Amino acid sequence: MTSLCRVCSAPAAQRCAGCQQVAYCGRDHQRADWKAQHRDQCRRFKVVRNDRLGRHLVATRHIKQGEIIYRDEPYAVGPKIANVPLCLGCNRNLMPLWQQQPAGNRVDRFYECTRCGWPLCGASCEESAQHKIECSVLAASGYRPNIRPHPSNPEHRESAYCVIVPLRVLLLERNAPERYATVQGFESHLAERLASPLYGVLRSNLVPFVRTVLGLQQYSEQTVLELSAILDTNCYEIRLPEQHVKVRGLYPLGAMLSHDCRPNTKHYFDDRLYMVLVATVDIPEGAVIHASYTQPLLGTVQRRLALRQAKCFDCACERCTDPSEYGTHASGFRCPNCRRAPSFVLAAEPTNYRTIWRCQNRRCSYQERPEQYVARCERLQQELLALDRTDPSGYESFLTRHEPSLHRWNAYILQAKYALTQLLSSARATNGTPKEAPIRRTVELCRDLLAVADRLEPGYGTFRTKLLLELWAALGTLQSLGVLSDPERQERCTVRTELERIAKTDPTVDVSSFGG
Ligand SMILES: C[S@@+](CC[C@H](N)C(=O)[O-])C[C@H]1O[C@@H](n2cnc3c(N)ncnc32)[C@H](O)[C@@H]1O
Repeated sequence: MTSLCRVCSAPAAQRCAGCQQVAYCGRDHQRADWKAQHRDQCRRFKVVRNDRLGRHLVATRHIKQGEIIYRDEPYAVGPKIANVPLCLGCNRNLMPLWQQQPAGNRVDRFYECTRCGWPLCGASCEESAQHKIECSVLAASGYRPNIRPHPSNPEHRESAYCVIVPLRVLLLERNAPERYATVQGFESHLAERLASPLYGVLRSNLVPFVRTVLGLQQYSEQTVLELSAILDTNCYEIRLPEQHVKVRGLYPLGAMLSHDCRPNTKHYFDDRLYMVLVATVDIPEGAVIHASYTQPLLGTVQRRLALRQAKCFDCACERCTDPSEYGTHASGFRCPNCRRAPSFVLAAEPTNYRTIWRCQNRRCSYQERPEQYVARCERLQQELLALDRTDPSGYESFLTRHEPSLHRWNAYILQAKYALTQLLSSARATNGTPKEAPIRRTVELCRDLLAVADRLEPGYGTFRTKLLLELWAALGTLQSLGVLSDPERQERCTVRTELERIAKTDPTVDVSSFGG
């Protein structure tokens, strides 16, 4: 079929080289359209649909590692279903701000909006665009939330916040009807979610809150619950620890992004809370562009259960279908019968929750039933959770106890190793003159974990970047102690070069400390 020029509808022989999605009769019309609109619309991807993923993004041209794929403006940002007290104007958690006040000046309430009474961080946030829209509805309801500081429990969550993001989306119907209509088309998995206890609670709390307390009778119970389910299926967590922000956001392109346990993108949130999607590896034309909705350091059973529970699907990606998970054996353990020639026990059918776990040595008959495997995982999980999170020695003894019977890259071993790098790094920051041995241990752990990250989240992935930063800092400390060897100096240069490359399109990587 002949393409038509997007500007004058004449036959068009020339396509936009960026997205290959629009055609022009010549350079003049292409230039004019670029200035008028295409600059903002030119995309490296398109939204398509298939039976396995539903709607998802596919690259319409080769996308280079580190390239920004899109910046997505949020449709709504705000608290989770239950949230610690936060400012409805700027999204910042209020407890840290409250604690920053001198003890004698602290009152037992947060600043409250003079119109609606909901807590804010100060008078200026009453005028924030985000809060102004909802404020009149909240004020007119006459409902005043009783949200106070909990000094003895700063993590105390308030369930009154469950109404805020749904309200912000419902108000789009008045203020941005095309956005509201788009949200109505998002995946919800409502039927499945309705069977969960959470939706029972939302039916008896959120629905009357919206319809009766806020007086928004035009929205039926079904509409409110569907909206909640849309939010649960599509929202991203926005974490900006330095600004004390931990909220959720609904993004129109984010809502089209599929999951893969070995993602080819990462995202961060800019200062306007736009979601910026970055390619962590080269993505060839025609390939699916995906993110990870879960954690890399979980075994297949735990990742798949988390995805089923939170996002209502059974992942069948390459990592999930590969019993060895790209050779990491993250879900496996050593066969107790094969002591002389070690062999691993892996899932016979990794995407079947009821799979048998079998020794890979054909001459060995060892196997475990799914419930035995789950019990084994639960014991390890409980043991990890019980460790003192300030004491590296507990994690070291966990590793000594379990590494021989698991695998050095088993998920629980990896979690302990990563926790250990974090502990050793904070100890380095607080304990005066650093000692060489724990720093060398950090370097060793980072190298080991980086080899895992190369397989599970390769390229410029978030986990790998954190490890590179950790390794860079640890090697820097060895340098300041005067004990850095020549190969380590070379390694530090390589790490620095890679981090500088990553930082070009990822402002969350702080290269300001890269002087030395
Ligand atoms: C953020 S939405 C993505 C867009 C969605 N596919 C749609 O058509 O609206 C998340 C939902 O997409 C589906 N999905 C995403 N990744 C998937 C995957 N790897 N396998 C199966 N379903 C997936 C699931 O239904 C999930 O709850």
